Amino acid sequence: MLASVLVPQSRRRGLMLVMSSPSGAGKTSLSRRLLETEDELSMSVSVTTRPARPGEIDGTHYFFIKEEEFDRMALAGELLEHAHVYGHRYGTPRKAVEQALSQGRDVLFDIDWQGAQQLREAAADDMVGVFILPPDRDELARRLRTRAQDSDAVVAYRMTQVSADVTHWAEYDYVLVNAEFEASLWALRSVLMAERLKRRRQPGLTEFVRRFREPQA
Ligand SMILES: Nc1nc2c(ncn2[C@@H]2O[C@H](COP(=O)(O)OP(=O)(O)O)[C@@H](O)[C@H]2O)c(=O)[nH]1
Ligand SMILES: Nc1ncnc2c1ncn2[C@@H]1O[C@H](COP(=O)(O)OP(=O)(O)O)[C@@H](O)[C@H]1O
Repeated sequence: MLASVLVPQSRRRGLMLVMSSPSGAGKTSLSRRLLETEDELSMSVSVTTRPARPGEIDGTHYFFIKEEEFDRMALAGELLEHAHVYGHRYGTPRKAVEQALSQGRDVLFDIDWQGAQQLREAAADDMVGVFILPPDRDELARRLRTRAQDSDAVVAYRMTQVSADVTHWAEYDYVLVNAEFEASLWALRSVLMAERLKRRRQPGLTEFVRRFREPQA
């Protein structure tokens, strides 16, 4: 379906769709649903030193690694960005992302504002940032509690970080309030489509419009 609205081209470079939010605003749920319908979009799977939550699969949701392995990867330049978030370390493996982008696939990131800043510094042209806000503080606390995957202490700690987290909204290209899940999903799909249609992301345009020249007598 995507191919029918983009000009035919062999050199499309993928974009990096980066989502950040306070913990519990809905990034994980939104990315899972987005990936179900976007077949030219892959998720960047991060490495983390945080323990796996119930139901999280190593290699699918995160690569769960030890501190020493994290240090090794960071030192060896194997991470595109990395940061301390809520007491643990998180990072984006470089290779998978670079491979996808060069094959013309878009990559979705669920990373915090520190990671988004680093990606912006490294590859501003390829990055599209979306900041997701919860409707209000109480609803955020409710979501964190009903997700029921973190201890009360972890939920309480994450709630202390909300006011600092939200100050970063202005560093993103788009900001949306995730009140109605389906509406947010629709908004994200629209952002992705609009960004794909950008002139500079369609390098085949010059060649394509040449086809419309008057035929030579
Ligand atoms: N900088 C950076 N942040 C990450 C990465 N992976 C996850 N995060 C962020 O770390 C924070 C905590 O993630 P997680 O423990 O899965 O909790 P959740 O986002 O509330 O489900 C979130 O803000 C994520 O966006 C990464 O590779 N790099
Ligand atoms: N629009 C929404 N309305 C109500 N609940 C939501 C909405 N979006 C997400 N949730 C719920 O909120 C909780 C936290 O969402 P999650 O995707 O894990 O957030 P994040 O990845 O940003 O920490 C989950 O239980 C999820 O089902």
